[in-house]
Amino acid sequence: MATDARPRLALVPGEPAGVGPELAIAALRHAADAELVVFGDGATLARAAQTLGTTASFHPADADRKCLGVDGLRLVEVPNAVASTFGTPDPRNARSVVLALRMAAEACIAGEYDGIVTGPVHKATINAGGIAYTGTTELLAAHAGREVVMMLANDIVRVALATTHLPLRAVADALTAGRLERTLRILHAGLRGDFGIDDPAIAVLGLNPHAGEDGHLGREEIETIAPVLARLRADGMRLTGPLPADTAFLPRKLAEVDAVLAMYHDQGLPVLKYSGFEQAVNLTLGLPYPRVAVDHGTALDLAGKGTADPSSLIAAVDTCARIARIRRTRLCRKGESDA
Ligand SMILES: NC(=O)C1=CN([C@@H]2O[C@H](COP(=O)(O)OP(=O)(O)OC[C@H]3O[C@@H](n4cnc5c(N)ncnc54)[C@H](O)[C@@H]3O)[C@@H](O)[C@H]2O)C=CC1
Ligand SMILES: NCC(=O)COP(=O)(O)O
Repeated sequence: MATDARPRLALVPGEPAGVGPELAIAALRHAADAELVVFGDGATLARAAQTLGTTASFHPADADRKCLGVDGLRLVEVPNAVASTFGTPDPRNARSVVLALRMAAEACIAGEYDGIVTGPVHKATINAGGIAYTGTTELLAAHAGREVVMMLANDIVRVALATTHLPLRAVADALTAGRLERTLRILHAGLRGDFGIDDPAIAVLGLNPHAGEDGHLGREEIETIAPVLARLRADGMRLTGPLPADTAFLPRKLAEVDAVLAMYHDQGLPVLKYSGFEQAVNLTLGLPYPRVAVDHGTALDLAGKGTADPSSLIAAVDTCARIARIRRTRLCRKGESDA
């Protein structure tokens, strides 16, 4: 990307029967500081546009950009197997949903795009379609061969997760010292690199009630979490914890930190979503390119009605564009200092 060019982002709407396609149309109409190219099924997007009382005519992504008018939406066609019905996901379309994500990831790694913005997918439908899938975070991590961290953020709080889409029964076993240390290092680097926080303060939650109550309510805090924090503090990281999760999100405590690391999905995300559902976004830290998603799901109850709120997808576009610019500036500076 040239230093003055707008970031070029791949926008993947997600499950065709959900609200993703209509939110993608709304995001394309938003004046973003980015060039957006949709990876998805053109017919679905055209029907989604109708639900918003508008039309969408797409140009192939490799068309001469100078020919595009303001309505010249750009598309990498990833056709669905069957026409989708809003509100009713069809497992036969699982392959194209996942293919669109993979193609966008491939294009980023090839340097053709500066980042990926994703709408919601329906995890159960992808699995019903015969594709083992726990989340796009995990899919992109495996594709890039990187360990990553999921972090959701709004103006009030940033919440990262030490484990993501795991049954609760498996969480304690997954919380090894190695995993926790790598998670904190990726989170720390992401806050520094993508958010410009030079010396981030991170609050780390315990796993058990009252952070284990000195070992009387569980020993993970004593045996795993505290030793990792001690090691990383010795490396200079500003970490508090392990903290009792029930009070760690009090506003005066949040004011002292840049992010909270929760041990599992539903320890951290309900607080984040309660504090501001509409503008929150979901980031994947640790990938070679920025990936930002909506914080919400497919909202099948609203799909095709044109009433779903596009704020999270618009915030995701803006966040991804901002991070793409930060990364580009860093690369340019590095190039200059290496020269
Ligand atoms: N980024 C992603 O791909 C995510 C995908 N999901 C998937 O979505 C599916 C459905 O998940 P649910 O738990 O039902 O959560 P959901 O977020 O789809 O719906 C929960 C509630 O929030 C409302 N809602 C969601 N998005 C909205 C929007 N943009 N505007 C207004 N209201 C909105 C819905 O109408 C519903 O009442 C699941 O398969 C889940 O795995 C869930 C979270 C994130
Ligand atoms: N709750 C967040 C979520 O499910 C989104 O995960 P992912 O599909 O972005 O990995």
